[in-house]
Amino acid sequence: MGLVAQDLSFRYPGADKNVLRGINLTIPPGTTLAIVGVNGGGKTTLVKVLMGLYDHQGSLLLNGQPIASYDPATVHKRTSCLFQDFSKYSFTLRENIGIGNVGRMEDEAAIKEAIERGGATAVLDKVGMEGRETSIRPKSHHSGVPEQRASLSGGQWQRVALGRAFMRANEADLVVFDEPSASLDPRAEAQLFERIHSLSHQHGRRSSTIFISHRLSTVKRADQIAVVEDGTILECGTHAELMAKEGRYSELFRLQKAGFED
Ligand SMILES: Nc1ncnc2c1ncn2[C@@H]1O[C@H](COP(=O)(O)OP(=O)(O)OP(=O)(O)O)[C@@H](O)[C@H]1O
Repeated sequence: MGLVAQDLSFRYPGADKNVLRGINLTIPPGTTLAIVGVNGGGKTTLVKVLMGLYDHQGSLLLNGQPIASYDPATVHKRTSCLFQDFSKYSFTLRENIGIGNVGRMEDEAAIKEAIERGGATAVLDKVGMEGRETSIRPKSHHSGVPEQRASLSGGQWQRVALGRAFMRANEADLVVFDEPSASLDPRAEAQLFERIHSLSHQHGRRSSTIFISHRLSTVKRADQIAVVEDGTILECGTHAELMAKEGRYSELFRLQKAGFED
């Protein structure tokens, strides 16, 4: 899916100023865009606007057509996303993954593939496809024992949520990940970004991928990197272009790198 935003702005209902201002962005089909920047700069809001989840001012074209001309259900069907505040459903593992593409809930092979791509194979081994350890256990009628949170760790839940996003990623034209590796260990993070990059670069695929990350080592390979600050795009380009520019991105990149070298 190709996206073109021109002079896009957005204000949350009841807010006294715009959260996004003068956003200009072109995301050609089959490319990856990484969004980086300080907390509260507007990254999550921007991807939600680009996905058509919020009404906006300015122009937003999907495949050359104004987003408003599409049936919202069609846009929803053609996108797959994982946000920071993903849900931990009180379902089995099969359902937690399959809900990403309800039409394929019974497709064992598709669910297993999504589990693998989300890096949740160890979760499958632990709880099984029908395992309810992923769920919030109901209150015991007899003992009155309070509800118990399941035995999965934060990183394991994140892998389940990633699997859910991958359930539809093959069919989606736009895939969005908002800080997808926040709870992952370094090896899982590297594997995930390998998969994210290959989503848009598979032979013949025209899907676009947008991801938000605070770890700049994970964004180096993106086709474009946008630095979002105070509701605007401060800089946009490839890693090499932004490093050569010696602006905010290169400053942040060097800061993170120095942190590892100390
Ligand atoms: N639902 C909302 N209603 C009102 N204001 C909001 C809402 N969600 C976010 N904001 C405000 O919009 C601004 C941008 O938030 P956003 O979550 O887009 O930033 P971000 O760059 O993704 O931050 P982070 O890196 O911390 O995830 C912040 O000032 C935030 O307080």
